[in-house]
Amino acid sequence: MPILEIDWNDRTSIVGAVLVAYAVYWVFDVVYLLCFHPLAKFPGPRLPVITAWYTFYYDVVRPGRMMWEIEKWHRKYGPIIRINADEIHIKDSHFYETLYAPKGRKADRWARLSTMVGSPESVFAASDSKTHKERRTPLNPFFSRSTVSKLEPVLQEKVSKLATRLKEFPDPKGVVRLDVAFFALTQDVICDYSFAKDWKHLDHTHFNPENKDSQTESLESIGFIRLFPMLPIYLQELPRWAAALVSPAFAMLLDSKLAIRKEIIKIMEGKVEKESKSDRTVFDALINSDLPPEQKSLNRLNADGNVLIIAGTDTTARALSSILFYLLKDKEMYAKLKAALMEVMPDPNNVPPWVELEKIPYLYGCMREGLRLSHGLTSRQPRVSDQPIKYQDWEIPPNTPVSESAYFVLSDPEIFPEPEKFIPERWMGTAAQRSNLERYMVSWGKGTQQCIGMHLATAEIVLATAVIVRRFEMELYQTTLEDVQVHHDAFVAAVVPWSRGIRAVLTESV
Ligand code: HEM
Repeated sequence: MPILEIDWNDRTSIVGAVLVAYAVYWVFDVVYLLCFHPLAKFPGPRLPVITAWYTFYYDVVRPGRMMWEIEKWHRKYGPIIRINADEIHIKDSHFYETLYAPKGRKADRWARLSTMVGSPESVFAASDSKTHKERRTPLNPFFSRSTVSKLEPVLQEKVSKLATRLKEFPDPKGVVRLDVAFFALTQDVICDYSFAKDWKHLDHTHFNPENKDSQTESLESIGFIRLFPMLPIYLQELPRWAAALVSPAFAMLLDSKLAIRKEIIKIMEGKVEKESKSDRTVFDALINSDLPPEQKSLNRLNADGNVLIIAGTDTTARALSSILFYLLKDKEMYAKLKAALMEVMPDPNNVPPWVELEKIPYLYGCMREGLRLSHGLTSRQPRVSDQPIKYQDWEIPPNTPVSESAYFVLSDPEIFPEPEKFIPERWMGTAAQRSNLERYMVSWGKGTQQCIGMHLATAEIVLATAVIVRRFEMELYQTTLEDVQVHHDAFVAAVVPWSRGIRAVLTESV
């Protein structure tokens, strides 16, 4: 007698048969995932392996909290764990470099997640190493240390504008949102450098908080996007009114992508009215170079433009805001940095080049601690290798996405004792001690996909910190640790949702 007899004329019978077939498939799938899958032997919780709903809960329902679940699992299961059906996560600071900057094997981005940034033709979205190299090589010269030094006049002009604007800040109580002010600075800098265009966020009455908040808000959906990585690509095709229905922040982000496209078209058509002190911008040099035409298509350049503007803004602004927060929280530190700056900047309007400022040991320590504690990108960045990866006694099969979250390295108490504390002095030891710490300073990532903007970001951080601390006295205004500490992962580090920003009252200026 057949186990299941289907009456094809009876809808209930057909539905029943489909459900039974699905249940049988599910049971087989679970058995496969737990017992026969190439990752079956790896330790870790079993529920997230058999159902994506677990991840959905910690990525979407409790947005961005997955990183803390991963931390909890590591405490229970050890340094190497399977975090879902496909991915391995490692928590071992000494292995970070081997994973991300290996010798003799590939460490490609995982193609499934590379579309997450919504610009599939960008350098950030290039998964295989050949495509990545093709896209990255022409950009490299614009972000070297020496090129960033040539950009000094642009950086000095923007930082000086920030100081002037702070001095005349219109809020009657003198309360300024430093996070917004720094966001305006870093976005104006990268737009100038990219297109010789002044987007004038620094000229905005309150530094344009809507601009910052729209980017922050749109990144909050990243947990959902991690589960459906093609979504941003489809959503971008929506008309503006429909995008605004999805989310006003998302619509603003689309506006900014459109504005970037318009700038690139103007450069392509030779119709740029230069508003910059720099004589060479990223995009006019790329367009006028002898790159193959497919590298210079509007869509390709637009994709890199989007990534440069988004990647170059929030991370750097967050590092700056963190530095100011920790310095203002501890008045002695603020005074110590000011005293060091007085020596090299007796005239506050005569600002030395950033490479000179970076040599001030205490300022260097503040910059490193700000970068470390602001945590830049919190999203795990899986790498895929065509060969097995050896870790302790484990052999991870080829083509498995493996990640190590930079957050755990940057807060490893064995490397950075009392990791939650801002201690500039930890970067002021002997050359050997410093170089040991630098090895674990993974804020920029490691390997061929390491942050291209690290020298630019360093220059902005050093210059802006020096000018603000030298010229101003201020008090924190209703701002506490929860306004800076990482609360969840929104691709970039995100603070508590009820934060009202990093606010300060300006009390004195020179
Ligand atoms: C404090 C500031 C910054 C931090 C912490 C930071 C962090 C990072 C990290 C960790 C990566 C590597 C991601 C991976 O491993 O897959 C990265 C890549 C990247 N960053 Fe940054 N970044 C910062 C500033 C900037 C700036 C100012 C720019 C602007 C030029 C920029 C542009 C990029 C680009 C284009 C990539 C992709 C590089 C590639 O795929 O080859 N970043 N960033």
